Amino acid sequence: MSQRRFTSAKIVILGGSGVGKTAFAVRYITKRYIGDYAPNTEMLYTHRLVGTRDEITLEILDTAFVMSQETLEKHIKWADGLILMYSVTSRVSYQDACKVKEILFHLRGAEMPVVLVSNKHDLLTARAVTEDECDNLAGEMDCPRFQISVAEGQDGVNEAMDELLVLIKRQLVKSLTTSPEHVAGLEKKSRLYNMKKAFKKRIVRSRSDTF
Ligand SMILES: Nc1nc2c(ncn2[C@@H]2O[C@H](COP(=O)(O)OP(=O)(O)OP(=O)(O)O)[C@@H](O)[C@H]2O)c(=O)[nH]1
Repeated sequence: MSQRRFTSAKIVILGGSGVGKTAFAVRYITKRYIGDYAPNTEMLYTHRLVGTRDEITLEILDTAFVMSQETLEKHIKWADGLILMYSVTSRVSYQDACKVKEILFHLRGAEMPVVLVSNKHDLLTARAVTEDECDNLAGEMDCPRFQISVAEGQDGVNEAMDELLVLIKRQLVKSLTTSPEHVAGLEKKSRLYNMKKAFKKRIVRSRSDTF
């Protein structure tokens, strides 16, 4: 995200097999839930968010579950932010999310904007992952977590994406304010300020010398 204003963001949706990655992306973009999606396919969507003042172009990559380690790492490096998803009905998918967390830390450290999404909460009778486990994983990644049902509603999907966009924007501001150009600019400004101050002092002193 090499930009000075928040005008675009690259988002990757990662998670185990059948957790609802495609359903999530399609629901967010079209506000619809179809229920039947082509399994294990990778798809890049472009979506424009038009606000009252700004327009943000989102590139949303819905990943396939089966991919090489190399591809996974490429996706993580490409992303400005990640939706890490598992299904509350699948223990394996929770373990997959834990594995992705390790790779994520290794490649991008703790700075990467991430939200953890636990999906399929309409199927709680078949629950295989506890709420504590969800909290633990989110705590380890120091990221917000959402327990949603893509099938049942739009709100959880929107809230997770909105939160991710807030984190991405925060990261952009942080990287701009700590960039070498910004720091050099601040130093230049403060040098100028000190010079001005010294100059003013000298004028005042020379005036008081006269009278
Ligand atoms: N009950 C329920 N089913 C869901 C929910 N979200 C997705 N599904 C279903 O789960 C199945 C898999 O959904 P997908 O969106 O294809 O999952 P995916 O993670 O993209 O799958 P792969 O890319 O093949 O790994 C589909 O039959 C969806 O209809 C949900 O919130 N509740």
